Order: sequence, then structure tokens, then C-alpha cells
Amino acid sequence: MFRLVCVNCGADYNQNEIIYHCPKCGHLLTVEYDMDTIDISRAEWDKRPLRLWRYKELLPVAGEPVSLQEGGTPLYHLKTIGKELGLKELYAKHEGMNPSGSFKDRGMTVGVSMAIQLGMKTVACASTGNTSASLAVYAAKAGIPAVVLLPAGKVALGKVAQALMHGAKVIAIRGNFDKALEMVHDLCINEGLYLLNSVNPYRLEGQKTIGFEAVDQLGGVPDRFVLPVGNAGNISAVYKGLLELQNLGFIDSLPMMTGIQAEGASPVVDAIHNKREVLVPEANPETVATAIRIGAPVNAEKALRAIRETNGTAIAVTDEEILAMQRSLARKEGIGVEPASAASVAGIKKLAEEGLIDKDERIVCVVTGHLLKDPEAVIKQCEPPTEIDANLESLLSVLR
Ligand SMILES: Cc1ncc(COP(=O)(O)O)c(C=O)c1O
Ligand SMILES: N[C@@H](CCOP(=O)(O)O)C(=O)O
Repeated sequence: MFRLVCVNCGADYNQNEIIYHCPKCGHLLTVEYDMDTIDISRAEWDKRPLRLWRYKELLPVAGEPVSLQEGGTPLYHLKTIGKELGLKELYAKHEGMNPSGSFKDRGMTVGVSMAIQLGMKTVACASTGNTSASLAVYAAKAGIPAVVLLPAGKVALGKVAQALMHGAKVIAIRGNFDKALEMVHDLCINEGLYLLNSVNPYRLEGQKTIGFEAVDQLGGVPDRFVLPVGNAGNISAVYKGLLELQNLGFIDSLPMMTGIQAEGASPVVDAIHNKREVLVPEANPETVATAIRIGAPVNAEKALRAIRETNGTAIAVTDEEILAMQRSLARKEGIGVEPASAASVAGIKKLAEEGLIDKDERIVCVVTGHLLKDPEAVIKQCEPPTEIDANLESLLSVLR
């Protein structure tokens, strides 16, 4: 049993209401379960395959979900990078290994399943790329139309390709992501489409399972959980999930939630460092990590709470630091991620080098999307292939 509850005034609403904000005060909603009715043990979960739907008792979907086997992503020990930084227990949870190549699939398997359960006919989102790719995939699986709004010219090629190929109606607006989100929100409210950005409380329910899996894979709670922050839904979701595990008595501590933003789009970092209650939006966000090129994160209230309540922190990294870490992950660990994803590990590098974290901490960095999402960012950083005549002599001459 669960209800929708306002994170600000605590007003509660029936689970079947199609609302994204509290009608009384306008703040975001969250899904609150009656923990006394949750009938599950850790031993029972452990018997099931490591996949998102292993945790179905803490998810809102009643029937058969719209699923492509999301979750169960690898948790890699970053031995080489960890050694360089003096961190023995540095891990990366590779969310790029989900069906569409990003963590958004966790949100969409739940969000699109809820759309069907609630009788919605069309789903929609604004996106810096991954949300649209994932929505297109899950809408295709469900057999319903999807409408996606993108900031024109600012979305990585692989993501646009996915949204187009999976059959979404793709619209590029002359404006940034924040404007696109405002527009799609109005569209959904006025025309009855189902909004599947992270203002949708059900979508975030799926994303909280990143934390569940990491705890299960490590056999305990990490000291620190590090995530790249854009619209700030993911860090909020992971924190919410871990709180639920604590309420159930499955874990007895919480990790320090740590958010990493790009310097050109870092309003959450600004709010943490300047102890602001309300975030000051960045009017013209800019970064090579287009996935987190967001100036007005809609989940800021939830994210600030997650960071503050766990004694976590937030830090900004430069585009150069992001790209350097993307290369390090690829070349020293064999892990291919898109630029925004490398931000989490680049942030930990900075915190370690500046002496701001304890080197004995057990740290999980979420790397959020696959390398192939943004081929242009890769090609720009690498030497082109060496072209030679098709004979052994030419081959040997370039290898010598
Ligand atoms: C690859 C990638 N990493 C990180 C993020 C940031 O996640 P959130 O918006 O939940 O903060 C996004 C999307 O926003 C993304 O697509
Ligand atoms: N990076 C996101 C931005 C939208 O965030 P959302 O979590 O609100 O959908 C994307 O991939 O579009």
C-alpha cells in the first residue's frame, strides 16, 4: 500500500491521481509505502536474480511490468584509478549496461508500467538525451506513442538516434533543456499526456534500485555514494531507497550522498557551498557533458535534503577533468562511459586530491551512461585511425 505525499507540506493523495506537484503548495510528490504492509525479507530477495524487479515489493506496479530486463548492472572495483588516488575501495556501478545504455531504464520500466496501469495513452518527456532514448524504448515495448522534446543541437548523436529509431515523435526546440521541460509539462497538463521526466514520482521509484543493488553487491552499505547531478532526480531517488531499507531494518547506516556537477552547470553545488535553502538557477548552463547541461534542476529540494541529511557534499568539476576521467576509465579500467558519467569519478578524484575525504572510505560512483551514447565526444578526443595501403609492408611500417 502506498500514497503520494508532498515533500513540503505532507499533504497526501491517492496513488491513482495524475499529478506531478502538490495541488496545495506546488512542491514535488514522493511515493510513501506503508512499511507495516511490506512483506519481504532480505533472504527472499537474495534468492531472486539481481535485476530491478527483484525489489518489486518496494515498487508501485501492481501487474506485469513493461520490462526489458533492466538493472543487475556490474559493480566494478576500480583498482588502477583507486590505487593512483590512494583509495582501496573505489567502485563504479556501470549503469550504461542497462537496455538503452543508461540508468533511465530503471525509471522507465516503472514509469511506463504505471502509465499503462493508470490508463494513459501517450507518454512524453523533455530530455538532454538519455531520458528520451529510454522513453522511446519502453513506449515501443508497451506499444504506445511517445513525444520527446530536445534542446536543438545539444543532444549527443547516439541518444537522438535511439529516440528516432524506436519510433518517438522527436521535436527539437530552439531553447535549452529547462525550457523544454517547462513546455512538455504544460503540454502534458493541458492535453492529458503522461509526463515521464523525474517530476514523476513513480519514475524515481525505479531509479532507487541502484542503491539496493549496490548494497546487495557489496554485502553492505558503502560509506559514500557519488552521482553526477543534472536534474537531480537520481541522487534523490537513491537516497529515498536507502532510507526505506533502513526503515525496514535491512541496513543500519546511510552513505554520504555526494553530488558532482559540471562547472558550467552547478546550481546544486552553489546551494550546498553557500548554504542556500532555495537554489539559484543557472540561466545559461554549458558543459561538454550535455546530459547534465541543466540550469534549474527540478528535484533540487529533494537532492539538497539527501546531501545535507547524510553529511554528504557536492563539488563541481571542469570539462577538462570530466574528459580526462572519461579517458582514464576507458584506458585504465576498460570501462566505457559518456562524459556526464565520468563526472562522478572525476569528482572523487578531486575530493581525494584536495584531502576532503577519508581514504579508507568504501565509495560507490555511479557511472550513468554508456560511451557509445556520445560518439562525437569520443572522436574529438582521439587520434583518427591511421590509413595505410593494403599490404604487410605498410602495416609493419606504421607499427614500428
Ligand atoms: C548520463 C547521465 N548522467 C547523469 C544525469 C543526471 O541525472 P539526474 O538528472 O537524475 O541528476 C543524466 C540526466 O540527467 C544523464 O543522462
Ligand atoms: N539527463 C536527463 C535530463 C532529464 O532529466 P529527468 O531525470 O528529469 O528526465 C536526460 O537524459 O534527458
